Amino acid sequence: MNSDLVTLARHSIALQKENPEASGDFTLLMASIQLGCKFVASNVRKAGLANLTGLAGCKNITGDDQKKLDLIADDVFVNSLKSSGKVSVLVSEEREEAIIIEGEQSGNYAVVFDPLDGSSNIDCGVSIGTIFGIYRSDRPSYSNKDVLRPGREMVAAGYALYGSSTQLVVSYGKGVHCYTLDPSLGEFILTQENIVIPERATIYSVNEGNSSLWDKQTCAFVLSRKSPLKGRKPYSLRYIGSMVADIHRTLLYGGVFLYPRDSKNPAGKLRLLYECFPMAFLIEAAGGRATDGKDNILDIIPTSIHQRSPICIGSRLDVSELATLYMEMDQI
Ligand SMILES: O=P(O)(O)OC[C@H]1O[C@](O)(COP(=O)(O)O)[C@@H](O)[C@@H]1O
Ligand SMILES: [Mg+2]
Ligand SMILES: [Mg+2]
Repeated sequence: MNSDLVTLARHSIALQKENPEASGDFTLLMASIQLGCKFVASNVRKAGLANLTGLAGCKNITGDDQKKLDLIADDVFVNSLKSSGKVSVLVSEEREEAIIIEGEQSGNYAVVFDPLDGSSNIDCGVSIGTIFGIYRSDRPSYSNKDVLRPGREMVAAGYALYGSSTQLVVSYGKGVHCYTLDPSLGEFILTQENIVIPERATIYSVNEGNSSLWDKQTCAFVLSRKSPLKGRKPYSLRYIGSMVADIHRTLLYGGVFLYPRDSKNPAGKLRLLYECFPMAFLIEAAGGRATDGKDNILDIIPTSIHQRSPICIGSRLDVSELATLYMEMDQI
């Protein structure tokens, strides 16, 4: 056994020592996120046994069929975050309106989250996850405005991956760290510190079944990965269909993940606040890049909490090549 076990709590406290204003509130907030992830991980593990697979029989605000586990995960995170006493605004993929917490239970943070990402993979046991982003919100009156801010203003972001092990990947602004749940201890233990994404890698990840609906820039980009200029290796296609799992692979192995706009989804499919922003925050902190084709994802100012955005995210050089195509081909 590793004799120097560093838990997530110990690690985040050590990193905050550099910040003289740290009060311990953030550590308590992270404890409530960890608790939510452990609870959801345990439900995911027994989903087939405890009749937790399948549809709940309703749709969420963006029109997706809600699964039983979507609703359980949403409930778990809302309760855990509320009872931390550190949050004033909560935005969940599964709720039409933001939850505003005032009075004694309220705190100085706003949290946006996708309680269960990759729901279409639940019933076949493929990796799924949770995504979250955290803003500070020290205003006297709390409202949606606390989260309608660029992703760059987040103070931390991360995701949990419920795969062959449960991993929590977090950035507190500088660096990206991975913690793995030790089921015997019930603790997230630091397993990778300061992850750096390769600046290029020969993997592309996209739902290519939509290619007949793509714009010319995306078509040209994907073709250039599959049939590169002489002397360069063709890229491999990897697509799981759970953003968390596809981004986790991209973070560790490099390459590029795209969910472009298409003629069916002109604004893209993935949600800006609780899917694109947290992932862009992490990938940038690891040295990568994220764009909607025109702007850096983290610079977009959202106007509504469930807003969608196209996204191309991953290795810096690969993403830059798509951004260049958008610039050049828009002028043709
Ligand atoms: O099935 P598609 O259209 O390829 O979409 C896959 C994408 O949709 C999502 O499943 C959407 O997330 P939710 O399950 O949270 O709605 C992403 O995780 C994934 O990247
Ligand atoms: Mg999702
Ligand atoms: Mg979801």
